[in-house]
Amino acid sequence: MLQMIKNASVLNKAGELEQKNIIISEGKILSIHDVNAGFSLFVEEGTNPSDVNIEEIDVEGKLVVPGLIDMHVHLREPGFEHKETIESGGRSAVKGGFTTIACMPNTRPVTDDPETVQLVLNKAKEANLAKVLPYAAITINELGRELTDFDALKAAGAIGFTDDGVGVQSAQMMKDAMKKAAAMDMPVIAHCEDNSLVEGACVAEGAFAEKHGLKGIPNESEAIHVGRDILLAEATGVHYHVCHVSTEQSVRLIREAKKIGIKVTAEVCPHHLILADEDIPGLDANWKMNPPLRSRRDVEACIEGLEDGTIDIIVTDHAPHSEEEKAKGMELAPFGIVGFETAFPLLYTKFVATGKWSLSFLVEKMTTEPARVFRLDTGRLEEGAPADITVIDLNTERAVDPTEFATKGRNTPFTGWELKGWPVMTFVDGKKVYSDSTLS
Ligand SMILES: NC(=O)N[C@@H](CC(=O)O)C(=O)O
Ligand SMILES: [Zn+2]
Ligand SMILES: [Zn+2]
Repeated sequence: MLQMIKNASVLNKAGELEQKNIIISEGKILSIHDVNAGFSLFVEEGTNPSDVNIEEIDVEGKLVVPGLIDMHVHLREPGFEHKETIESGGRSAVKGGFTTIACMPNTRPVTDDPETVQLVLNKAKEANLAKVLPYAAITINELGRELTDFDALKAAGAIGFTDDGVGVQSAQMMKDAMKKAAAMDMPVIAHCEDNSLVEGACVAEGAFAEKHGLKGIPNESEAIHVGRDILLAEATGVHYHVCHVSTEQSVRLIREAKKIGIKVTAEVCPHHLILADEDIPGLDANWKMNPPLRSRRDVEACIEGLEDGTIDIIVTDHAPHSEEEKAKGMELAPFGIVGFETAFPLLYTKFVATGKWSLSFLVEKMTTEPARVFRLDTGRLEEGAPADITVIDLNTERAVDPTEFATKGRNTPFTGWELKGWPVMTFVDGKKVYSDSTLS
């Protein structure tokens, strides 16, 4: 049985929209052709086109892009199923247009042994929604004391090593990890944070912290690790990837490192491209995440870094927490906000609809670029590629309503924001895993 996504608006190499029909067969893109080209392009000679069993899905007027890729997410399973499960996280991902997601190991138990990697993969297979790529921890229990068994973790299916949630405090530990990862051709992904500079702080240093008498997280707490790790990456030759860049100083260090050929890549989250600490309305923990919202100047530096290629990709850092946990207030609530279901509409509305970015720039940062950085066989709308495809309505404006989220998390600062660019249909390996119920 074939499927045809009909009248798709797809971006061509020049970044212009063209109308195409996309034929899917056995989970792969069989052909992408002009809407007027007919079936003869792919039907075997002698076959009557009307005999071909084909399901037609008309997406006239909708944008069709490669399935979005999110290389930094928290699915919370095992251990924190009250916040999210691989199933609920998967539903949220595909509703947000994501077909591949890479999940962080700060679960309970920590994903620091092959069994837990396997468990994550099994649960993902059962859920059968987005493709789930597990990261494994750098250190046992993410405690920073002892390296995990990299070989066994890689063999079990881990795609990289990270202690996300905390920074690796010891430079020697990080160097050992990088040496080992480099020898195995695996990336090290770093949450950059020097604990000695942040103890007890919950928001960024600056006007908001002062106004509310809160201890502030300084920019150097992130950038010190970025600088240290760049030097260690230079020494070891590892592919070093910086998590959720949020400061002007980090952007500067990464830019310089790239210039001299050090193998560093970086990611940024939508909230760090859109919100500054001055936007935080009050002591509401839905605005609390790590790294914190920084100054407007940092936001501008992150945007510039993304625009000039210093920052390679956009990730959500989807970090669901329960309402009870978030109700504890700014100082006591856990760090993190959900991200899957608002990421594309936020970025489309704020940067593309305003004319600051081209549509293809945004799409590349969420598809081809993550595929390039992490060497994935997806993120492209091409004949022969996996049929991971996202259909997006660029016109309908709708307010963010957390009660409608598929994620268990309601922790977002974007409630009520009027946005355009909502994903309406998502395919993973040719299987329709999400369809907007209001779609006509
Ligand atoms: N980003 C966050 O604020 N929180 C993440 C941890 C992390 O990404 O460092 C979490 O696991 O909740
Ligand atoms: Zn982190
Ligand atoms: Zn994270």
